[in-house]
Amino acid sequence: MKIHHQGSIFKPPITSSSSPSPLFQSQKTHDDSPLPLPLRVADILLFDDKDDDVLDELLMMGGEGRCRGWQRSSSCYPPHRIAARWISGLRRSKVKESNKDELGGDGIVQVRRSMKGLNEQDSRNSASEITVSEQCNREATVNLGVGCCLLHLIAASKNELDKMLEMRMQMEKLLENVREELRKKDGLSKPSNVCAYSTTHIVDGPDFETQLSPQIFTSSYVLPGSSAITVCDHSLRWETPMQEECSEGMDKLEAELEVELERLQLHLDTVDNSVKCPQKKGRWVTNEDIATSKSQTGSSGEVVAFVFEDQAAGSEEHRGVPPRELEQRLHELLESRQQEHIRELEAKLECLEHKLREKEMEVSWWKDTARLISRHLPGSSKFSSHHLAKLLNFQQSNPPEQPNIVAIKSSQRVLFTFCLVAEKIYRDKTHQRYKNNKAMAEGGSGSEFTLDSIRKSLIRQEDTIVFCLMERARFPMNSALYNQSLDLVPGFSGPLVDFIVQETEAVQAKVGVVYKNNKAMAEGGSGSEFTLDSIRKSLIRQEDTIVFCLMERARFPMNSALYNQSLDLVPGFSGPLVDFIVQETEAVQAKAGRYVNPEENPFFPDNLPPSLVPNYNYSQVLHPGGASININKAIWDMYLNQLLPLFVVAGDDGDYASTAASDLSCLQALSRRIHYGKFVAEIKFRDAPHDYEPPIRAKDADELMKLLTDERVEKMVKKRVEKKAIVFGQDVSGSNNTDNKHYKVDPSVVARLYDEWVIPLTKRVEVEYLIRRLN
Ligand SMILES: C=C(O[C@@H]1C=C(C(=O)O)C=C[C@H]1O)C(=O)O
Repeated sequence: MKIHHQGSIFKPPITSSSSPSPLFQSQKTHDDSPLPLPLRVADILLFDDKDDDVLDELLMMGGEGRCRGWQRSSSCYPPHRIAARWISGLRRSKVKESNKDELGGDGIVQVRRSMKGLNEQDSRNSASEITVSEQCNREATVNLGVGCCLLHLIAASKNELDKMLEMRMQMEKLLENVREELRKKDGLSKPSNVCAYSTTHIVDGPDFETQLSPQIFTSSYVLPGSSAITVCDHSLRWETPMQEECSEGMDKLEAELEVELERLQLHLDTVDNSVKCPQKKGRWVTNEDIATSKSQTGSSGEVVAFVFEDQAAGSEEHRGVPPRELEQRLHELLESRQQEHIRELEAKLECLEHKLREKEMEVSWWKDTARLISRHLPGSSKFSSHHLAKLLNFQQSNPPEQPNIVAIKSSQRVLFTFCLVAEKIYRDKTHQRYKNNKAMAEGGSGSEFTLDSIRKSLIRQEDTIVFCLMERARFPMNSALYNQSLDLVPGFSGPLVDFIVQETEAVQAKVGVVYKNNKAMAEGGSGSEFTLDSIRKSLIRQEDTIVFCLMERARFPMNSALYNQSLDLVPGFSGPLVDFIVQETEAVQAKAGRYVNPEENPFFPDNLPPSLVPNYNYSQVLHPGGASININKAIWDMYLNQLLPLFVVAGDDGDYASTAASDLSCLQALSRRIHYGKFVAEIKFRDAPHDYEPPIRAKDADELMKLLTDERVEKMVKKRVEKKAIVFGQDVSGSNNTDNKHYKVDPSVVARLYDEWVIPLTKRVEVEYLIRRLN
């Protein structure tokens, strides 16, 4: 058996105690004290004689450094020391024997010397009895094997003992730390900053296993200055000499930590186990972390604790989180979640509001449609209600939908219902206003069929009759108009007046009303006295017509549908109803020769039928170049869009034909007056052609405007028409009471009409006429 010197594994023994062997350098305990490796059989076998002292030293140190229970004495050597001595002796004897074989020396002496290594005292007494033989050598070899086995067992036991010693040292250190912690807690009354599910270290054979076991361990601690988590095990109390003190402290600390853990667990359950506090730095400790910190294996990475770390970087001190701070953190967490929830709800609300606005617009559209239908179709009020009810039923017949959609639909229904009510209120109010308006115009309620109301209506008709007579008085008898034998209209047998009345009534019949306005068809300028003064007299007379026409129109409410572009109320006619009435009336009047009169200008000159009556010999005073000037479009726009809203009440009474006829009277009166500017301009030009010719040639409209303007006359005109509105418009009663300040048309509106539109438009006609005067 050859023993090799395994220098590559075991370095030569140390020569100085201050210089530890590499073996000692390889391992250190936590307190930096060298922790030698367990003594191995190979180490012992490798020792030479000369290493005896070193071996002794090694064994001594091992005993002192790791096994305090072992005392060195001559009578009580440790087993491994005896084995080492014995093996060393055997080895020396073998070497001597081999030397003797080679050199021829005495083998007895060699054996004796070898036995000296085992027991020097006994070897001297028995030396003479021992016989050297081959058999003895074999026995020694067997003994050597047995000894090796024995040494191996000893070495294994030694390792186990070393481990136990190491554990004991760690536990002592742990208990020391726990005591320190308890002292700190007593002083500061702060809970631990480690909230942990407990881990269990179960001693199972030579190795420790780390497992989750809340039943046994309920507390974990982070050692100061270390990230490792060490577990305090009640089952190890027997190892500490201060077990009672430790038990009390542990119980107290454990109770406190349990309370804190329960509180934290409660909050965590309330919030969410998966939510981590974003504001505070912390980390979830897994048993992998624990295993890593303890240099142990077999971890599963399961989360066992959440450790709040101090905000201060590098802070090594881990103290308990104050309850207030813990509550604050949880409060912040809850608050952030609530704010997030509020934001979600706000977004949903905004979406709903947007949808609601859309539905409101839809409802508004339906409301307008229903209102128009209710006004313009027979039985309309029933229709609107029925139609909307049908709509509501349609809404209700929809299949069940999601709650938010149902809410929108129900709000729609509420809005529809509201629209129905609003529509009714609106109609009632309009009707009441119309009745009031009629009462104001007629001096009575009008709608009541009583003697009083009929008398009031008769009083109103007095105005019309008086005005009509005044209008008729402008013309001479004109007997031919009534002559039975003069068939003035080809194809029509009868007086001309019959033809005109029939045709006009036919137009009115088309729109369902009787033509009531007996206004003279045409004024028919006499032309006999064509002077500026006579022209101005005509203008003054026309003021009466205009004021009276406005008062007639004021009897009706606005009747907006009459002017609605999109309501094609007459089958086969595209456009507002007022257009139809005016066009048809002008056509009849054209047949009667109205527009042969140079004073008259149609609003719809296109496609007018020719005059069917013999041409009246109107004096042709106008210059042909300016005779065809027609600004009725501007007059139409001014009347409908600006003037009308100033003196009629809002509302709709459905009497569109009468209203349209009244409008036509106003429009024709205004058009006549304004286009009278042609005559005014002609006479002014004739009176002072030298003044007008230069600006006319220069087409200097501004200069012409200056020349023709007479501000004094304009002022008188405005003052006069206001007075006429006061006189004509007031209610005339039998008494002398003049307190009644109700006018059929606001006098200021009439003055404004002249100031803003009639006079300026008249002068515009004058300028345009003059511009063309020299053509
Ligand atoms: C019509 C005339 O011409 C101009 C227009 C007026 C009018 O429209 O009332 C009044 C005076 C003049 O500025 C006129 O002189 O009479």
